Formats: sequence, structure tokens, C-alpha cells
Amino acid sequence: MTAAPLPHVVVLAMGGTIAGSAGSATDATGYTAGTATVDDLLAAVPQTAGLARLTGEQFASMDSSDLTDEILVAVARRVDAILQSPDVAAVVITHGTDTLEESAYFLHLVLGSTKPVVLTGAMRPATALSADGPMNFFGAVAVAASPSSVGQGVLVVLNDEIHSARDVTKTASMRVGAFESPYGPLGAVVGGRVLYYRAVSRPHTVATEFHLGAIDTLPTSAILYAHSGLDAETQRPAAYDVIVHAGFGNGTVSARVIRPLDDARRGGALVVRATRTGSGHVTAAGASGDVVNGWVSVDDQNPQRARILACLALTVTRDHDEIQRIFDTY
Ligand SMILES: NC(=O)C[C@H](N)C(=O)O
Repeated sequence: MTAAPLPHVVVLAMGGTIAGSAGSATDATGYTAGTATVDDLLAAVPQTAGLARLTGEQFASMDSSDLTDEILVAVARRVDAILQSPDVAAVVITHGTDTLEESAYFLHLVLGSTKPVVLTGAMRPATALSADGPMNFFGAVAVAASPSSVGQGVLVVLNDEIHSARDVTKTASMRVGAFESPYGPLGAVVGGRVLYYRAVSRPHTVATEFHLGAIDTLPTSAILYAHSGLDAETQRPAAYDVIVHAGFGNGTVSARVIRPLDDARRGGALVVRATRTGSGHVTAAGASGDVVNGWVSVDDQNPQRARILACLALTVTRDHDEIQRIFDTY
């Protein structure tokens, strides 16, 4: 009996620390991101040959802190096009970790395919002792090649864990286990085996109302970060289409900032209340908040992912209640 052919997985390289190099093997901080190519990466992990047939594509060689919304839309278009090929089973994206969660969430909401898309990266450059990139890459390919990943939305694999792009966030500046999800990972990669324990229940990919074809450019956006002692002038946002306010606790906006934010809303901005606490929900505020001011609350999304969702919401509607429904749906 002949063995089934291995799935064809396309590796789209964006740069990041997984492709980074430093002058010394003990230097895990003073390195340049995105110097190694996708071919270097494929050659460094030949063990993936038993999992999938890989082809590489160099999309960018950047530090992900330099990612723009224009590049994000272009990446999504490229991934969507690759997924349409009947010959391709899945895509792995190697990406810098700094903005990986934003790219992953955007793709999770706009891609029109149930095929697996897996983002991975590294916290240590490729030249470091105990570099985490090769094992993260191996895990990402294992997850992408697994039939059990079909229909799970966009996934993020690092440190042997499988996370949903809806939930995952970078919670540490340097340690290797830097990615966490508030409700835990979906599963794990154990000895090369892909094990799922739960699925994400909010709609994604083919089940959303967002379509790449309808997106030319994303609206302009900014995140305003609350702090004690803030004065209204420094919190007076310039003209953006979207302003996400990373407020206190349950998205609380200081009394001094209500006016500038509401001026922005009356000037045409979508104002979204999030929390700077790092976890938890933000509920619709009554008398002094959303109801009076026409603002929107984020449910449980952190400010950076709320920015992505708010920009996408504006590509389909400007209606306040509809945008709140979108936040409560995704
Ligand atoms: N660990 C990393 O990948 C960080 C790097 N600055 C990047 O996001 O490109």
C-alpha cells in the first residue's frame, strides 16, 4: 500500500526574531530581526519533511513593530490567494512576536477559508543558545498539517501550545513562554502529536461578515492609554476614524477625558472603551458612558485587538448599535 501524499503547506515568512541574528550565541536581546530567509528557516528544521511538503515564500523581512495596516491587508490578500489553490492544504506564517496577535486576529476575521493558518515566531534569535524558533516552527507545521486543525480559525503556535487568534496575547517582554490566552490554549503539540481539548466558539474566517474584497484601506486608528493624573489636553485625540480608549478597570473614562473623547465622537470618530488592566470584560456603561455618549464597549478584547475589530467594523457599518453587536459577536 502506498502512503498518502504529505499535505502541501506554504510557509510565508514575515521576518521577526525567528529570523533574527546576533553577534553572539549568548545575546538574546541585541539582535537584528528578519535577517534570515525562509530558505534558511526551512533548511534549519529538516525534521518537518516527515510532516508536510513545504514551500517557502518571503513576504517581508521586518521587525513586526514596523508592521502597518497596509502591509497587514496585503498579507491577508496573499494568504487568501494561496489558500484558494486546491494544491495547498495550509499556510504557516513566521512573524515577529510584537504584533503577531494583531495580525493573527485580523486574519482570523477576514480569511475566507477553513484551511489551517498558523502563525508562529520566536523570543530568541536564530543564533541564540536554546533558540526557540526551530521547535516553534516544527510545532506550527505539525498543527498546520493536521486534519484536526481544519475549521479551527487562525491559530498561534509557540512553546508547544496551540492558541486561538481570537484570544492569544503576548504577556511577557522576553521570556520564552510569552503567549497566553485568557481561557487557556486550545491544545498542545506533544512529541509532534497535535492534541486539541477545546474549540473557539465565536465566529471566524468563513463565518464572519468581513470580506477582504470590500476592504481597500483600513480606517485610521489610535489607542489612548489612561493613567492617573492625566490631563484632558494630552488626551485630546487628533482626527482618527477609530479611537480605542484603554481605560481603567471596567473601561472607566476619567471625568476629565469624557469631553475630549466625546468631541472626537461628534467629529466622526468611533470611540471604543477597553481596559488597560490586561484581562476581563468591559460592559456597556450607563448614565455617564456609552449610552449617553454613543461609545462602544469591547466585551473582552484587549485594546490592540479591539483596534483591529473596530477598524473592520467600520468597513461594514457606521451604526452604533451594529458596531456594539459586532463587538459582542466576535
Ligand atoms: N520576538 C520578536 O519577534 C520581537 C521582534 N521585535 C518582532 O516582533 O519582530
